[in-house]
Amino acid sequence: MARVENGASKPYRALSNGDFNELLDSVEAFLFDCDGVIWKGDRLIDGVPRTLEMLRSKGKKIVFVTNNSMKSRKQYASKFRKLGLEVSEEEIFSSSFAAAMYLKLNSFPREKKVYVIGEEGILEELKLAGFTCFGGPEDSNKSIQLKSDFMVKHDENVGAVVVGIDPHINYYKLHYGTLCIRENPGCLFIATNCDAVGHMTDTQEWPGAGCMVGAICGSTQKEPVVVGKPSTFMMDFLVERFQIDTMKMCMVGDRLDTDILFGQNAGCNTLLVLSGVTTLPMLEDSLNTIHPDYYTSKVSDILNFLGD
Ligand SMILES: O=C(CO)[C@H](O)[C@H](O)COP(=O)(O)O
Repeated sequence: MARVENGASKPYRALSNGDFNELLDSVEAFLFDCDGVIWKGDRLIDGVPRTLEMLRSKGKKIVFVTNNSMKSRKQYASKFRKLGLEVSEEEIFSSSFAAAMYLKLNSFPREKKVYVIGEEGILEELKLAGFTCFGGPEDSNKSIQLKSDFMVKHDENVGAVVVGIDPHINYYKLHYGTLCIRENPGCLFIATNCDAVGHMTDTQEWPGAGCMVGAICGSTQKEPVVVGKPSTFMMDFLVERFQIDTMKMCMVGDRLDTDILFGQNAGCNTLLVLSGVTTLPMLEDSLNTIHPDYYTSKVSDILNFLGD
């Protein structure tokens, strides 16, 4: 397919045999997004195991970078195993892990607590990092009553509210998080990510963490610190862990404003796959300014370039 020029922004093109072989020569690590790239919910996308195997056989480092905060790194490793892929915790960088690392790097006081709007993955990472946290699934059945003798008392020791995707979001959680941010002096507001939608199952796209984060922005009139893609916060861990120059990395993702931007912000090569939330018309839309270096329909397309 011909090279496409789009306004003043970067040119991009459909990945060709030559492009892929150039990438193979210059890239030491392939960074894969998960939802919409590796899997959709609990279903692997066609050809993923063979593709990863091929890249490993060529000596490439494989890393997974996901904005989905529902699981911890340990829980993701077990999901990979269940799907027949041998992946270690060290190869997984999730936004749940990033939230815990953000607090750790910023010396969040151990005597303070963290309130979580999100799933178990965030709580597990926070506990692993030594923080006291609560909320999440345990607040999923709580409700409020809008009447004069009812009020929710919040813990004044909460020094951070972490918001991630929460399929069991409710008014109680929104109220509690809002109280902490508005009334506890200096309370941090951390978002695992702000994705609009995602392939959390193979049936359809679902509202992403951006929906929960947006609700708290609305009630607090504050903007969060975002630790997931496109912020390069996780990249610093990756670089330190693997000691690979970002120019020798290729970020493979299905979302322009998270995956591709993350790769570009860090100086990586970027490959957009159309197996997730971005369609070709969306990529080619004249209003879209985020362009990957290359695009292809799904990760296993690269097997064709090896005559596999
Ligand atoms: O909002 C989301 C979950 O919080 C996402 O849209 C999504 O699931 C992110 O996952 P990935 O980075 O693996 O595509």
